[in-house]
Amino acid sequence: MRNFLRQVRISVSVSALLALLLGLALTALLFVSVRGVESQARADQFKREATLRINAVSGGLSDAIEQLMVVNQLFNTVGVVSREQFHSFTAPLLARYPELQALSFQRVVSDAERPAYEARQRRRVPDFAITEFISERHEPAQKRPYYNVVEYIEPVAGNGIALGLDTAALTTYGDARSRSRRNGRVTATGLLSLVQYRGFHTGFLVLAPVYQRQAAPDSASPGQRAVIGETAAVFRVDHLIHTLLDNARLLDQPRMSINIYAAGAAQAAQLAFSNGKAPPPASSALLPGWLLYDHPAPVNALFHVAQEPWFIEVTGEPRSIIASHAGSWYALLGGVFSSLLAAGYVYSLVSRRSTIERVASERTAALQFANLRLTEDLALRKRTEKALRLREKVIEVSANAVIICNAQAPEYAVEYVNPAFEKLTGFCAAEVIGKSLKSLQGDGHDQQNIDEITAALREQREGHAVVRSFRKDGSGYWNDLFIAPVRDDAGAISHFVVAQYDISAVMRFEAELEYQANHDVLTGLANRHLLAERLSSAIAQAQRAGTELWVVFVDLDRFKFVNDTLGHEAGDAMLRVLGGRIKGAVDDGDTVSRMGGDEFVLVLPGRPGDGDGLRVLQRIMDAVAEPLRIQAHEFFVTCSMGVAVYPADGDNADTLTKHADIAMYRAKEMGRNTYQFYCPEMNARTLERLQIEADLRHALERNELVLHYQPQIDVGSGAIVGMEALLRWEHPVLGTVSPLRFIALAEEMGLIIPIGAWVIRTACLQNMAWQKAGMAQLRMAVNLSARQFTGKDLLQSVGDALEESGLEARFLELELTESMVMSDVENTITILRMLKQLGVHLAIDDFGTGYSSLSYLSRFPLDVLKIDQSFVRDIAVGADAAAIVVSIISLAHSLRLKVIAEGVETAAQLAFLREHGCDEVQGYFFSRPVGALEFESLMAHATCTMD
Ligand SMILES: Nc1nc2c(ncn2[C@@H]2O[C@H](COP(=O)(O)O[C@H]3[C@@H](O)[C@H](n4cnc5c(=O)[nH]c(N)nc54)O[C@@H]3COP(=O)(O)O)[C@@H](O)[C@H]2O)c(=O)[nH]1
Repeated sequence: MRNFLRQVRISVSVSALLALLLGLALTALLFVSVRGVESQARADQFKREATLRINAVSGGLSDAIEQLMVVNQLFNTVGVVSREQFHSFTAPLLARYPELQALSFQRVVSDAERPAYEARQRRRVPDFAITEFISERHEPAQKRPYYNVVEYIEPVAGNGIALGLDTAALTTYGDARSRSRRNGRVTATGLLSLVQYRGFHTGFLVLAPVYQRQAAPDSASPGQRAVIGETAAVFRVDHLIHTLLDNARLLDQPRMSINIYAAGAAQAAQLAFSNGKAPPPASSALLPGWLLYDHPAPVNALFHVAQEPWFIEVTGEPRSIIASHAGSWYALLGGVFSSLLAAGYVYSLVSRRSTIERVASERTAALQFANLRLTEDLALRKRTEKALRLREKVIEVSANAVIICNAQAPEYAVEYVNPAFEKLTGFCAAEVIGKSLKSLQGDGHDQQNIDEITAALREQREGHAVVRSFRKDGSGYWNDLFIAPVRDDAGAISHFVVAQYDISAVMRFEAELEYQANHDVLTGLANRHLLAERLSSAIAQAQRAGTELWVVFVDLDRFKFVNDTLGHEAGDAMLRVLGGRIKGAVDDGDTVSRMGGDEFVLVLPGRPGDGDGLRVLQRIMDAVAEPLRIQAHEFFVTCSMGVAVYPADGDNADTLTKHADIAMYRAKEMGRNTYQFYCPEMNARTLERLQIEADLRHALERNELVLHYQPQIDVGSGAIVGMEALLRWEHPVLGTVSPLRFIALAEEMGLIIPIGAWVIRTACLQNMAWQKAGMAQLRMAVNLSARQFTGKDLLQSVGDALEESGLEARFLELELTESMVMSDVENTITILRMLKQLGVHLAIDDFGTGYSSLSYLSRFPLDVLKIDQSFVRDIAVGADAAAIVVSIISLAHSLRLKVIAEGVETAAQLAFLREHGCDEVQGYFFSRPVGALEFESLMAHATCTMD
């Protein structure tokens, strides 16, 4: 609106301005036109006035010269004119033309006639003589052939000085005399200084020849006729012209200047008359002259005075246009005033129009606005309708069931159900519309949460509940039910909208999550979390009841073997089966949980005495010991159990579990497949284990690790051909600690990598030292642990050890277990090949205890198979073991592998092995593993008896 008003104001101002400019332009045009007319009128007037003056001057001069002609006519008619006659004739003429200075007769006198002539004239004029002016003085004329003597001159007063003057001597006559005589006409001289006024006044003479009468036939040309003299009229030129103009009253014009030249052009030297001031410069510093002054063009004219050209210039004085152009000024002022009036009128007119337009446009805008509002209202209504339709459609296509029922209690009759409801429940709309809302929930089912919905309906408010609902076919689903009142336009609750969400899947998922959070995924038994809950609850209950509570820690024996040999899948299968068996062995109300690995913790609450509890333990052992078939292999697994009793062995879950664990270890130490009840002494052993853990970290840096060496003997020659390096820990408190007690621990703690590297390096250095010392060149076997074998540093540490020691690689043999090489065959092949490229020997240790695929075995780049000492031990007592040993020897040889039997303790064992082609033997029968010095001594006295 503000813009609009501003535009209106601008258009009004522009219109008024245009009107003003147009008016001013017309005014200027009018002003210029009027001024042009005025200027022209003034120019015309000036021209007229100038012409008047020119005519007055030229006419006056002609009249004056006419007088000379009259006098001349006298002489030419009368012939001899006496002085008196001349006087009387010229007197009236001079009276009538006072502007005539003088009229004279000049006679031609020859020098011969001079004396007579002068004498004759003295008779009438006593001092008469022919004279001339010499140096401003009147002197007798010098002798010349002819003289032109002023004989008569009238009026004498003022002019008498000229009587007798020889005008022939005057140069000022110029050639006027000769021209006059030649053409016989009145001829004027140029301007000359009049002697009468001693040169103070300028004048001119007009000469007319006087001819000898009798000798002058009229037919003769003037030049041929005899001249006796001239009549002359003397004019004081300024006086003459002034008189002419004054008489005509033409000198009262002060703004006009008149310059008359006795020549054909404006020559300053011939200025005969001048009147009036010269015009001022018609310009100003700021404005051009034409704008300020009216400057009439000078009027010039050329006229003849007695045959001589005269020039007259009449110049008008520039007049200020303010003075000279009243009309144009009136026109200008009037025009400006009119323009202003017109502009004002236009302004008011346009303003009015603008106001009208503004009002009109405001009203139009208001109308448009109203129209817009109307359009918007319509659009809004359309949008609302569209939105309603959209919502209807949304409800129609909604994946969630929607019911609309009226708010009339107690029926709350259903008025609408959407297709999702039909799909969810199996009821079609026609089956439920008009029915009570309650009927949709069915009867006879557990509806404890429905009370919230019933209350919401009763109290006419929103409600929400998760209820169990039932389909038409009777199947149930979890229903997340929302109910909300719907108000009509008057604000009264007319309906309820019920939204149903089938959250069965969510409920299942939640149940699943809860299950997973509390159960072991592999076995389905309770996990640590649920165990903690159950145990705490059982302790609290036992505390309240004052009863005992058993916590049993179960660990499977030889599970690691199965897991390592058959792989994790087989291990998992075993755990699942055994977990189920344990679960089946306990009573309802007992808790069986899996802690991870092959460890299970049981909570047996309310056991009144040893009897019942011990029976449960036995049932568990029996169940676990049942033969187990996995991947076509039959296993016989046992378990070791530790029992902690509440409240005697602890009053909280952690203590009881820990003590049960300690007791389980004790059972293991007792030879496995048994159970042990916790007793406080067991803590000491556990503490020792913890101590070992702590000290092991520093064993290497404290140089507490040493290698013992056990010789390997060639069965054929009885010579020591190799040795096995076996690790020992010289513990400062515990003494020599067996690797059986700390290797597994070192694996768990990750210390096996640096410890293993140390073993390889030390073994290589020792072997090389011995070789350098001159001992026989022997093969040094070194045990690798599983973690060491798969570790990325193995090749490096082997290579470094060989390089550092300088030992040839063929004198180093690396022992791997079956389980190590079989767990990941392809990776094993890669590692073995790289080791083989170094040149070392590779042996499979403890062969026969695990599961080896022959096809894989043939792919491994091996050198040696070591028969496990358990088979060697039983050679003499069990046919199976002997058969196994024979098979292994045969197998190894078929694979072109050397066979070493370890754990040989008796001659019988040696004999058996020799009989069946075993290549090398190792065992207490020959030597226990011994320190380096002892081994040197052993070598020095080596005389092995093979019998
Ligand atoms: N990863 C590593 N493992 C090692 C290392 N040093 C040893 N070990 C392994 O520890 C296990 C126990 O070894 P150890 O207590 O040294 O027992 C060895 C021999 O002393 C023992 N042996 C030898 N001869 C006899 C015998 O006639 N009777 C009998 N009862 N025992 C005997 O056998 C063990 C040798 O076993 P093996 O390696 O299978 O040849 C053991 O598994 C070692 O491997 C090490 O540095 N790293």
